[in-house]
Amino acid sequence: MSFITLQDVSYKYPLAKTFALKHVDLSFEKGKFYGIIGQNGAGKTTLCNLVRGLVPHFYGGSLTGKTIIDGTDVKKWDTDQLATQIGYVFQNPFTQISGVKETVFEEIALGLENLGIPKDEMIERVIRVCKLLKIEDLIKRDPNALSGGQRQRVAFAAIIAMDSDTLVIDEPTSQLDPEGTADVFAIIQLLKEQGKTVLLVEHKIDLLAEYADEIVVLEKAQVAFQGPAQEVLQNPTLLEHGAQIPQVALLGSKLKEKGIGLAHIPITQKDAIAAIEERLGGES
Ligand SMILES: Nc1ncnc2c1ncn2[C@@H]1O[C@H](COP(=O)(O)OP(=O)(O)OP(=O)(O)O)[C@@H](O)[C@H]1O
Repeated sequence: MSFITLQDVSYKYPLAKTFALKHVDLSFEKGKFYGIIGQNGAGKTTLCNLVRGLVPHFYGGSLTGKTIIDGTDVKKWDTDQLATQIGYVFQNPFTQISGVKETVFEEIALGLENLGIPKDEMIERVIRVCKLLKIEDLIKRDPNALSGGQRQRVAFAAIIAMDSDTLVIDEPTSQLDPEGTADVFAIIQLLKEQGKTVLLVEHKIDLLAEYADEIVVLEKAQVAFQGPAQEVLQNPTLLEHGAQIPQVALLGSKLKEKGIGLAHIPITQKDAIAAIEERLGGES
């Protein structure tokens, strides 16, 4: 059943001449992992802002159409209340860190304090997420003196500690090295296994292909493609719409063009190896 539904949604930021979202119809189901992709300025962050209630409550602007979150129109949601339902990891961790707390522990506990979580439970939750995100060694550090990658992990920890059912995550790996990126995807997979709904904006298409159930492609404020990851990410015409496809899918469609196609176009490395082995096995 759809948890978040957008029906003919159009949105313009205040004073903007062009739409940031235009006639968007989308539906997000509980427990699924959605990858949101598209070229710069396509509207991905705006979509996240809408689902988190920052559009229209914080940004203002003109919003038309219907955005229903858990049965209630976004215009009627109180943003604090929505924040407990939907956790938001921002694109820029410098925006997310409050700047008012002196230790990482306090920074992660801040949201829990606001929720009125009892102290013992709060301490237990903070320690648990610090272990999960491998930031125990940062717990006493000043969050304002951390590197971009460290701040990103702290921002992530603060949101996971809130234990919301839905997480909206905007390019969480942009400040991270490959090891940190792999850690973040492992955490997102864990959240998915816990039944959380995840909306992830991410440019690292090969990783999205491995983890996402569904893909939404935005182009110039509109939805260009949407559907199961396997279906959407094997489509080479995505490239003409400013989105990427996985390297192995590109290889698969080139082989198909040359008449030496695989049984299906793979989107992950594992899938590609299996399809190539099957093809070679069939020839011998
Ligand atoms: N606060 C704002 N005020 C006015 N216009 C904005 C604001 N934020 C974004 N926009 C405009 O809205 C459109 C969509 O921007 P958005 O940030 O949602 O795109 P995006 O797909 O997330 O891009 P990127 O990949 O670069 O982060 C762009 O034309 C952008 O210039």
